[in-house]
Amino acid sequence: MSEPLLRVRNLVKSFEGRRVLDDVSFDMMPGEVLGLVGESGSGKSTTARCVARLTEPDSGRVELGGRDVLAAGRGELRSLRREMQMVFQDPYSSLNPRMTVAQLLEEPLAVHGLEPDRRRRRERAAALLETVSMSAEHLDRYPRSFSGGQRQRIAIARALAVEPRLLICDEPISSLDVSVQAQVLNLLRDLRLRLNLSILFIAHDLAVVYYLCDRIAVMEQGRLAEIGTREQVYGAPEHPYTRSLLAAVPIPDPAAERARRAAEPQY
Ligand SMILES: Nc1ncnc2c1ncn2[C@@H]1O[C@H](COP(=O)(O)OP(=O)(O)OP(=O)(O)O)[C@@H](O)[C@H]1O
Repeated sequence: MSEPLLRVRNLVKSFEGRRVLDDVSFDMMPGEVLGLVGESGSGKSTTARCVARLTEPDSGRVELGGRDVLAAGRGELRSLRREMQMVFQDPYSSLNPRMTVAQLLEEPLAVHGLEPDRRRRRERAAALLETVSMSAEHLDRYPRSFSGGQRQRIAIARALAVEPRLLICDEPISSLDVSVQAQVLNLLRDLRLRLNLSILFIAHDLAVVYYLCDRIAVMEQGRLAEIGTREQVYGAPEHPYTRSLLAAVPIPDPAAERARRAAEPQY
């Protein structure tokens, strides 16, 4: 049995005296996709931001590949950030509008010293675009000329530039048109298999999480109410809160839907 890639222990965070994370612990294995679901304000984004240390938790521990993220100094944190990249909800604000696609994709390679040669950097940028099913012809265009779905592909390509082991996706399809949500979701599913990526995937939409994730963690008011395989959580949710969340969504798998209905309390 291999070691977890990510180990999160007892995360606590308060804002203005109000506790928004209360003893959050979970592991992620290499190549695993973990869905983090829960109502708005339950602490999903704060959990993700603490893992990436974009927000400092009050206490707790985060280890990536056995390295202590919260104790890391500048240099160490930079190297850890190379291994975990974030993709945010809004591809309209996450890409610098003054940079071309080539610049957006080459910058992380330069910052992390991965490709000193300019020409080779451009070749890698072109290859990254192809990885997200976009043509290298787009390299010299600016973000404004792309649709939301294309922008999110560019943001994903940028995150992949440094060859991370963990991708933290905070509602990456929520701001997109329904018609392109499935394309971006399929892309993530495809990338995870091709690159053996671990993905921490935050979403409201439980059907989406069911489609993409191996395991599911359910947050309620800053705590992890439940965590298990998607079959466990959808088929036989243990926690009343999970049952109430699931009651509201159709599940695109008849067997899981039957199991869920059978597990519902009878009145
Ligand atoms: N920087 C901050 N300052 C003050 N309060 C904050 C800050 N960031 C988050 N919060 C509060 O912490 C709580 C948890 O927020 P968080 O964004 O983690 O929830 P979420 O589950 O991701 O919600 P959503 O699905 O709406 O994004 C919320 O009540 C939010 O208002």
